[in-house]
Amino acid sequence: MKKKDEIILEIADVNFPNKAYGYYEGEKVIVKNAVPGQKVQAQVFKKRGSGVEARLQEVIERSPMERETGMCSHYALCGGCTYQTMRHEEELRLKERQVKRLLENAGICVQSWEGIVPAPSETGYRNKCEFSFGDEEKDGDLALGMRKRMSYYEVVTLKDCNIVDADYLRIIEGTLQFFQERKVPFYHKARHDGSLRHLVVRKGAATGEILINLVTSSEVPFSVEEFKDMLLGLELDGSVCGILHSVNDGLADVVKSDEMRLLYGRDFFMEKLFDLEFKVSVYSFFQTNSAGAEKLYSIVKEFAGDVADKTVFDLYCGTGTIGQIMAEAGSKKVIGIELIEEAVVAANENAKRNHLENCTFLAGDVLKMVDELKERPDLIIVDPPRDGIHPKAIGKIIAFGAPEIVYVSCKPTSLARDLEIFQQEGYQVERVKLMDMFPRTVHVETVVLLSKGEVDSKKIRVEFSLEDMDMSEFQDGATYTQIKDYVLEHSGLKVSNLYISQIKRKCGIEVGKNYNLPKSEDSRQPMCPPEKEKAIREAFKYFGMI
Ligand SMILES: C[S@@+](CC[C@H](N)C(=O)[O-])C[C@H]1O[C@@H](n2cnc3c(N)ncnc32)[C@H](O)[C@@H]1O
Repeated sequence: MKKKDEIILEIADVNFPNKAYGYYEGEKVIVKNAVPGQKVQAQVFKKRGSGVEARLQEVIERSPMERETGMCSHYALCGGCTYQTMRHEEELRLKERQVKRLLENAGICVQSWEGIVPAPSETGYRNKCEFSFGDEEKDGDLALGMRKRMSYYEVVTLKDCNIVDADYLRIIEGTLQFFQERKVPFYHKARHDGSLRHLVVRKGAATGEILINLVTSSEVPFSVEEFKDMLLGLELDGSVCGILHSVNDGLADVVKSDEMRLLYGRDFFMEKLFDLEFKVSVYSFFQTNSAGAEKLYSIVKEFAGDVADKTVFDLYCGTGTIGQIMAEAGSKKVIGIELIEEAVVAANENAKRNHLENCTFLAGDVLKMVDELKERPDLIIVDPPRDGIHPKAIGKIIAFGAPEIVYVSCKPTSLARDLEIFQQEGYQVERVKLMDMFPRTVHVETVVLLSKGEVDSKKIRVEFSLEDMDMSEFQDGATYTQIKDYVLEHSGLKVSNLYISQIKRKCGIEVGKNYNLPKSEDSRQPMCPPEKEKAIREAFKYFGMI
């Protein structure tokens, strides 16, 4: 097999998140966006020591795992829902298998696997969508929706997306017509010109309140007042509670704002979960499937057990949802920490609104803020962002010695990496339950209950030479697995322990005296290539090792 070869193969399975694979002439080939059981034609585009990757060209035979009906009309093009064609029960089985495999491969010893909870609804479940402006096709009409698969500029205008409700589609239609009539260009990422970047729509599932945020560059060749009036004139099931215009001239393709103007109403919407009310401000995190969030938080409640009279830390708390649910369940005290200041302001307001006086939410980085906490927690709940918990923060969390920790994760790969450390440091992985928060996409939430098991030293006898080990793993910085994951995620490169130890030595980081050195003087070792060295150094920087 060589680059550009067109091959036909059967897909065996999918590793998280979207690494479908099969075998061709005995070699493993990764074909993104394929479904197990499909026979596909694919073109090889990457062939390295680490494996072969091929681009899906055509599905020759459908899979028994696929559904006959219920797909949206965009599924072949849209980069949004990778598992769009899969029957729901198969999707659930697949997600469970993926997480199980990841944890097993990381050596995580799970006492009780408790399956996967389906989302209350497979469709129309999103309460937030970030739509992109772009080209329908190269130099084609202005489009507004999701990016096409494997494409940087081309966007599929959503007409019948089935994970949002009809109001989102009406807002897309009205917005697109408004800008097409005025011939307003989208912001071109490579040329750094043009205006329209994103349209963010959030809608409270329980309240029907809609918050709309238009993100443009500072080039604004249209009247924002007219835009606002157009939105207010749309016939919607919900009601628009706020319209914002944000300006972002940054190079990164992310929704953020250098400057934000309120065009109408307010800069937040209200949502209800159980019988609690939440104010969600424009840039605050809130679970994007409200009905699913209730299911997710029910698992957290179940794993937390009886919290009466317990002090609970809610780390990475967003607008304070989990902490307030714990407070309502009778916790003596709840302390939440969250990086985004406006989310913390909302969390404290939410607690007041819900008459919960024993909650305090603090703004700052968990890594630093935990040093300030004087209380001893009986229970710690962590719900970190996709990259997981910073390794140094894990050390500090463990140092509290809480008998139980509930870990809520939106990315199984970072979860597996972090659990390795909790397990090494004496926590047992008691219970694992999955929640299918985002049907039809590759994503899945995992809730884990960790408990502080007592390690009986008499039962453990390990023989090893300290000189053959890299003990720095157990001191500061990150483990080899964490560095490998980081490098793979941020540069797409696979690096070996050997390369990492070589760069550690170059950077003057302690490595076991003989660790990964050649066993004799005349034996040769491969040397880390410059691009991998650069990527490894970046990981060292991220983990604060250099
Ligand atoms: C997955 S969300 C969970 C939020 C909340 N628990 C919920 O269920 O709505 C992760 C949150 O962590 C916050 N965050 C990210 N990095 C952080 C850090 N280093 N310290 C504190 N919070 C952080 C994000 O802003 C986000 O609100």
